[in-house]
Amino acid sequence: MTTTRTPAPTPGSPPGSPGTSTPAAPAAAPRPKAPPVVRVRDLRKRYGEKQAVAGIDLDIDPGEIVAVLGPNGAGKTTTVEILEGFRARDAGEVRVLGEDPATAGRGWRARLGVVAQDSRDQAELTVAESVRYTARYYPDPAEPDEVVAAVGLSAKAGARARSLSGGQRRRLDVALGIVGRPELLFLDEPTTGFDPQARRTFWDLVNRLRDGGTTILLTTHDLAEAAYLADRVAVVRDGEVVATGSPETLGGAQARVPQVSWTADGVQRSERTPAPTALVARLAATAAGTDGEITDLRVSRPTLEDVYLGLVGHDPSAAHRTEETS
Ligand SMILES: Nc1ncnc2c1ncn2[C@@H]1O[C@H](COP(=O)(O)OP(=O)(O)OP(=O)(O)O)[C@@H](O)[C@H]1O
Repeated sequence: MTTTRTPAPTPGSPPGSPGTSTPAAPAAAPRPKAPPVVRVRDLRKRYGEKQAVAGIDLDIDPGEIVAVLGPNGAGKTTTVEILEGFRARDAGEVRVLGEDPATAGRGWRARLGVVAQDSRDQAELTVAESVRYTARYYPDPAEPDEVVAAVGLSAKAGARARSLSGGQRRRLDVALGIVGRPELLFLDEPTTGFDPQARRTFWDLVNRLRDGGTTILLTTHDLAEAAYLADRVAVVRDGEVVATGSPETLGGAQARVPQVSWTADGVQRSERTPAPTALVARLAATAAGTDGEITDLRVSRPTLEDVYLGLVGHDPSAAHRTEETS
């Protein structure tokens, strides 16, 4: 990440020329916003007849975790590979760490970390050897043993990569992706095959990387992962970004209306309402004549998964059929 240093004032030399009155200090100018780490405008890529990427716009600010979500074939991998400099684009403007990936050199590449879907470890090397070997490609790598510990593989440091379980191999992939201390880290479905505990440990690691200033572009089909990690999500469908926002606000208020469900006269009912408390009070008043309980009462807000499914064309009413109260 680019850090801007402001020259320290020279001791004993206040502002203003000697012998002149010192002008009043100007009001502090607003700090200029740091340029985005990733800037994409109208990105396009076609494979034969297939328009895989059809005009994507995306900005990622320094220190952000942005999750790119979308169904299979939406164009996520193609987009990420263009940002990584591994694939040529047909059209559009792309800046990654201030450079065009199509022409950027080795120095630029050393500032990126890539955890791709396909494992790239050296099967015959041990975990520790593999991380040490990869570290040599970077000008300012992290301490390899610390990286092995950070991904929870210390106990396997002497094991050959080919002997690791699927989840352990994935952790090794992550170790190889971060050992160069990247400014921008691409994580492509990083926790596929992780058990729940390993997944949570990995999320903690990603949060620590973000706290250390690493900017992260995450692609995942795991909506819980996106909700937990991402500052912002971008939903891609048919090669275009159809929505961006925080996991809490994506889709806008309309997509976030709470749902009250209950059972009355043996029939399951539900209603979406922006005022669930009032509805529950109404139901409680009705139930007061019986035993006072509202059977199977549940108040829920749409999850990120519900909102996502609505955005990519799945009919949410199939899952949450709304009925009017009688
Ligand atoms: N090398 C290629 N040659 C031809 N078509 C391709 C190629 N790579 C991808 N495609 C097509 O482009 C479209 C976008 O693919 P892409 O891999 O970018 O999607 P994705 O969103 O990453 O999907 P997934 O979630 O399955 O990884 C798909 O229809 C895919 O079949």
